[in-house]
Amino acid sequence: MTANLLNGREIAKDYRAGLAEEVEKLKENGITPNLTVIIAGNDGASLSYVRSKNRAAEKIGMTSDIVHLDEDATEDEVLEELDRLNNDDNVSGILVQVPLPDQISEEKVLESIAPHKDVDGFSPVNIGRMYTGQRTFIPCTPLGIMELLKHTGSLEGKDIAVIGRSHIVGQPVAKLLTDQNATVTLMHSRTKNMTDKLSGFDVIVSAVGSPGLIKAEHIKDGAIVIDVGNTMVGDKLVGDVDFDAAKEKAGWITPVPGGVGPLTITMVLNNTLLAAKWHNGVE
Ligand SMILES: Nc1nc2c(c(=O)[nH]1)N[C@@H](CN(C=O)c1ccc(C(=O)N[C@@H](CCC(=O)O)C(=O)O)cc1)CN2
Repeated sequence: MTANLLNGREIAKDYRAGLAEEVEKLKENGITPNLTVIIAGNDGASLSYVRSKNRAAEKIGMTSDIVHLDEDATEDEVLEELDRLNNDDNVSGILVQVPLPDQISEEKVLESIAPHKDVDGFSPVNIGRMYTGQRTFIPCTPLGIMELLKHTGSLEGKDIAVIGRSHIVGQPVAKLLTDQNATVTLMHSRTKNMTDKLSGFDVIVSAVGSPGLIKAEHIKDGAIVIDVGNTMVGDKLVGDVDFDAAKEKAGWITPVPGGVGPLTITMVLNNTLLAAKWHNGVE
């Protein structure tokens, strides 16, 4: 069996076309969504993600700005920028690219983003809103994974292994999958005999960053495999899954690159559009 490919680039392209139409309608009513991204430092991968978000926003008709601070920027500088952006009515959505340099507390920064502009959904207020089922911004990678999974059919009753317990991916995606009536097992670095257990699951979502972690023998015939890993090995970007072998066993599989990543950026745009609508009482 060769798996069906969940082509993130294609799915993202269709989704962004829908967003572009909605942006157009908002602009006809005098509302232009703006995404502003703060980045501190010069990490190559982070800069590239930030530029991708900026370009993607402009491509669908939004405006977008990057606030680029030095590697040795202080926490106060970041907080001052956030205060300015929180109070700027032209800014719909703000996100702070993580990781931040060591001298800056991520916790302090994330709790200083105005919740109604926090399009990453990382602030404690929005995390709380998500867990209590209130209207909020859902973190972009989990939301992107859910969009990909829509293409595979219903998740009701499925047994799902989520590997990785980060606040950005593992924990929120476990919550969203549970909301779809799946039975979710959250695995992590202290899970005993983890890969041996995986063959019992209908869906595997791996967000570890450990190339080659998941091999074909760990995958149940026909299972859905979502690879959130993004690790550079030499000059190649690879996921957690041994893709070439796994695709002969799985029913559906995401590639890396071109799987979850493009959906993450798409969901930043989705959330920025929502922010612009909500600020203007459109929905
Ligand atoms: N504030 C945030 N910081 C970070 C987030 C986030 O959601 N918000 N997530 C990651 C990085 N990230 C977005 O910021 C991100 C990672 C990867 C991709 C992506 O499209 N990857 C491509 C490959 C890109 C390449 O070729 O280099 C793919 O998988 O196809 C997008 C966004 C941590 N920080």
